[in-house]
Amino acid sequence: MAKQPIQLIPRMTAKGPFTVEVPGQTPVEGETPVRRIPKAIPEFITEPEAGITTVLELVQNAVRKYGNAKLMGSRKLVRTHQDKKMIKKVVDGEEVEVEKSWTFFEMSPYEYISYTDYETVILQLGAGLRKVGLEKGDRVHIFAATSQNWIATAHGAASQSMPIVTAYDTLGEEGLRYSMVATKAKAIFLDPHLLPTLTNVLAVATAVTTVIWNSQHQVNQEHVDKLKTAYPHINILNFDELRKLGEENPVDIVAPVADDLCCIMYTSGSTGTPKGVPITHRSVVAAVAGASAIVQQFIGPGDGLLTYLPLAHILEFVFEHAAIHWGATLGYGNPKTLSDASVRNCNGDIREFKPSVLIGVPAVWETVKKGIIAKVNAGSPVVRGLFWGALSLKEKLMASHLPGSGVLDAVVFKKIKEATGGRMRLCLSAGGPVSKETQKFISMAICPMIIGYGLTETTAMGSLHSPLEWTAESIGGPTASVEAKLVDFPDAGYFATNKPNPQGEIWLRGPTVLKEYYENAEETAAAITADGWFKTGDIGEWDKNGHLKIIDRKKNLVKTLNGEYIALEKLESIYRSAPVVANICVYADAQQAKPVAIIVPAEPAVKKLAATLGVEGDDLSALIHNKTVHLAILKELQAAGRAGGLSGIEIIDGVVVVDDEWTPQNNLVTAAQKLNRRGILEKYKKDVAHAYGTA
Ligand SMILES: Nc1ncnc2c1ncn2[C@@H]1O[C@H](COP(=O)(O)OP(=O)(O)OP(=O)(O)O)[C@@H](O)[C@H]1O
Repeated sequence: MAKQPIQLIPRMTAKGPFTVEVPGQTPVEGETPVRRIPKAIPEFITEPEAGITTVLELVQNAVRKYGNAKLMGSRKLVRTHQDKKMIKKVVDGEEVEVEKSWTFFEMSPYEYISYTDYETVILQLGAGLRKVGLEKGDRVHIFAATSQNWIATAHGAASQSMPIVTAYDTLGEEGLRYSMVATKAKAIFLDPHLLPTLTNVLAVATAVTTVIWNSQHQVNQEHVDKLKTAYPHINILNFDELRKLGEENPVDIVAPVADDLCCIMYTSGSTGTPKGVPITHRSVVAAVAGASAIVQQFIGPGDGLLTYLPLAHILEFVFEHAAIHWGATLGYGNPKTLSDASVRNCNGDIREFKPSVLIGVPAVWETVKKGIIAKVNAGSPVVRGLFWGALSLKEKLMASHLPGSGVLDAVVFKKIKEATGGRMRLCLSAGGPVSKETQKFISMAICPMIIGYGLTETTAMGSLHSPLEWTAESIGGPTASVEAKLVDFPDAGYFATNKPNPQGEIWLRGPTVLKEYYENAEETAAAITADGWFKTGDIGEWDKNGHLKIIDRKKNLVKTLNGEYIALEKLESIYRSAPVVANICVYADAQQAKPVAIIVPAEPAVKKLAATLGVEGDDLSALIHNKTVHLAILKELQAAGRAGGLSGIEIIDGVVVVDDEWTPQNNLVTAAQKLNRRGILEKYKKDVAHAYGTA
């Protein structure tokens, strides 16, 4: 398929409606008619290309088509640099000096592997797994950060019909134990620094016979020895040794079929204990097919896709498979080394790899946006004026379909585009709600940002914008392998009959949708209907273009004191636009009339705010404890809420400004950067009571 250029100007050029009612339906009370995109009528598109029914076939088809082209590249760690500095911190109201150290990474340039050589590697890995005693159907656990060896291990396993089980590398011992015992994995591939976490778990995960550590990283030999001593019967080797074993002991491929299990993946756990989702080969290829029908015409050989989100999350897993199918080049990066800020003597991954397509979860885009704003604001008043003037002019030109935005791109936005490598053509935000302002900002300043929506249970399918249908008002139409309807949620007043737009819980059905949870009959019964509909728990609306729009999640609707519902995620996406916010969790106590916000502050914005208030000092921790600054932060948030159209009961009553960052490591966000609401609330319980004035 010839690659179409993407219009670099974000704008809806295609004419809606983009979805249609599936013909021949009998109306059901309390539900909207079922809708699909026209391409999915009369049949869903289930194969990305005729004959591709499994992940292995997808990879081998790409190898035949793209042969010696670069498939993927990685960087090696050359050395780390440590910087130490004394900083002031307020602990229990007292100012103390503490030592803080920063680590900077020095990375090598990217080294690439071709499609053809990759196939050789994965077949050898598959043979290696056979040599260490695994058979068709045996499960291979993957407990590691995203890397080339992660996906190669998954494909090696697929070449012998062995399903993988994924676990986030940020998972602690308890989470790992749970998934390893439940799935009875026989082998585990992991990053070497996680060996100590594994060692204790092996006492109960007794099915494990082989441990493979990722040789892209340094190992601590003591960790290996400890494991060997504790479990002499377990075979421990590294990725390279496994590949070599396979090279020396080749075996035939044992090809999986479409309905075989490809993977057991756990939901990210933002709303409770993660649930296991069995994903078949059919679902993965149908997901690639569904997304390809919308965006493949724009992405292909020559495109570079930076890959750094966790592969244990369905979004990244499907995205990487799609990229392989499209003949693109994957550049593996790490959240720690993406930007130039945390590396030494080299470029960050973005500027080194120069991606043309970038996918991120909303938290990533917020950081990118705030980084750009901080840089612009640090410039002279002329630079600032030019930037903001150009941004609003570009929006106006686009809205009225007038030419001229190309000049603005060439003159004003060039530097910003260069900071992302200068090749960017398309951004995708998915995995959670991104604010309209951020979507527009990135779309104007860098390149069009489209939105994807999906869940682990639906193999990341749900909806996806075509770049031709760009808008900041919706999340696009269903992809070509899924259909959607909205079902009444009377408690909160969402009805299919609502005017002007029908509203309700989004239900999805199609070949990418799970049939059942892994060994969890109760959750299965609650979430999946007899005729195959999956109840997403997300509240949506059909807009006039036939696009979906997410209004909230059922689990994040809170009924407050006066009986009205507050939609936490909607509020967060609006308050997040306040410059002082780096991250935010809105909390609404059912015993109170209004919500409060807990925020991680954006340092440059807080400093700027303090300066305008005449508050002296350079230490963030001291500034956020200053009463004047605190009050100004609250006011800024309330103003953002009003500007975003929130009603009186949605305007926050208080704010908790915290000192810590929220990371998957401290368990305040999940590995997919979603808020762990319970964890956050537990940690800041006292401060929240204070913000409500009930302490
Ligand atoms: N573009 C989007 N806009 C708004 N919300 C989105 C978008 N994409 C995904 N989501 C949210 O993410 C959810 C799916 O997330 P995922 O499958 O990663 O599990 P989780 O919800 O994080 O985990 P758990 O179910 O364990 O809490 C969707 O139900 C939806 O609420």
